[in-house]
Amino acid sequence: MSAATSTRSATVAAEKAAVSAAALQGPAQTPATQRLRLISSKQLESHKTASSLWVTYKGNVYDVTEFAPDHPGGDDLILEYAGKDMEEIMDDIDSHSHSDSAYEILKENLVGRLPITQEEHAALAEAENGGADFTGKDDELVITADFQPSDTDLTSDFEKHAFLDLNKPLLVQVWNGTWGKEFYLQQVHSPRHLKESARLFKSPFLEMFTRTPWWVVPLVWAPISAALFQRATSQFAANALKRATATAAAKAAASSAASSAPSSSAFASFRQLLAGSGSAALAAAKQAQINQTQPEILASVAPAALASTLACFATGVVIWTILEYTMHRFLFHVDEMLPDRPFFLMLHFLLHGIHHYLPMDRLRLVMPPLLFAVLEFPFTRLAYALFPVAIANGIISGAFAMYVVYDVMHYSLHHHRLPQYLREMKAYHLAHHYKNYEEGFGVTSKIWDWVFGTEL
Ligand code: HEM
Repeated sequence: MSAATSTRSATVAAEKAAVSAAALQGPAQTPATQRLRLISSKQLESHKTASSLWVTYKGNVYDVTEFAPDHPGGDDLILEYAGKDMEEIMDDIDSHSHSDSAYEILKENLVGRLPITQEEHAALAEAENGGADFTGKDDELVITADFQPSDTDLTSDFEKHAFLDLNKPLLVQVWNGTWGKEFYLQQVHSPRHLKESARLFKSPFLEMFTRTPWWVVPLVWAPISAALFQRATSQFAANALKRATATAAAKAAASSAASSAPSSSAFASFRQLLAGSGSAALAAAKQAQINQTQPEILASVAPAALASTLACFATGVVIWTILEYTMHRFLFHVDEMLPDRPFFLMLHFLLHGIHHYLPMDRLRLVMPPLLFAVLEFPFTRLAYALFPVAIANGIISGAFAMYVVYDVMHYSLHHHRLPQYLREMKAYHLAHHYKNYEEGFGVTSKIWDWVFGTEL
């Protein structure tokens, strides 16, 4: 190859590299509009091994863990740059003139960007130290029942944290978010406060389903609980009535048998033959005796049925308190086991994340009926599978009634001035939001936090 040809091909290669590299945007000059997860140098440091390998290029951070073993030049070349900037070597045509597909691979593995402005550096440092804005975890914070958070400045919040723009529908932003789980959890547990309810969807129709005023909960679930209570009571009464009627019938049969005591079976057959309708008369006599005792039976089964239903109802109330704790701790705060995928982050956000992100949003404080219907379904099925229907109905009635108490109380803890016990629970619950979201899961009481060692 002549010198001229090699110079020309080197120039062409250099231009190609420049074009390919240009396809990869470095950090934008307006960081707030480029919604990329901010990554600190400390975070970068923790991804420098073959099992978690991050590199940077033009200020962006790429996770090349999966690609490295397939690198045509060998994984050792990439490992050398673990946690470091590769701009020089990637674009160095003397080392290797990387094709467009090399830059494409980088693009597919983008995880975030390094901070540029002083504010971004400061925000990251604050986040790492659990600083002032990040009140979701702040041991120093003193929470009283009069705690009143101040409103968030929407524009500067977005500029500073590059998380969600509260001026725009939130759900699509969570879905498109390029930040990872760690950053999402940190941000979502840092409460923001708006005057109005935040918007989840652009479509007013969809938006309607995401807003639930507190009174919807008693309106929907209290009648269902009452109907189940009534049904359990009548089922208990019907069962008791059946048993008592059977006993009365047995007694009636025994007494009529004694009065007509046949001396021999041949004699009985002869009497019945003479009477013609002997068996019908016997049945009528039996029924008359049962009817005579019916009001007595009813009077005795009604209080017993009520007592049985009340016992099941009380069991349901206790079961709800356990469910309240376990669902809050292990489902709503499934944080550690949550897969680091947009779909799961979005589910987390819908289920409970939004409540921690905007804890005072009045229309996102109680569960929409549809959500509760989905959550309760497996538990009520289980109750019907395990217990006779009357017992199951009584238990479910108690659990639903306590759920209504829980959700209305939850709303009040956030928004009302309350009497003594509730004031204490208010400070306790707000501490779960603003002090340590990994403890204090009980809302109606601290009992299960105390039992399982998560008391705040
Ligand atoms: C994570 C960043 C990297 C990516 C995504 C990447 C990607 C690729 C790809 C796709 C190829 C195949 C040929 C091509 O398409 O250009 C390649 C080849 C090569 N790369 Fe990289 N590369 C990276 C980092 C590096 C580094 C840091 C070096 C260090 C010098 C390097 C050196 C080479 C060499 C020498 C070849 C040619 C191998 C051969 O054909 O025998 N690469 N790279």
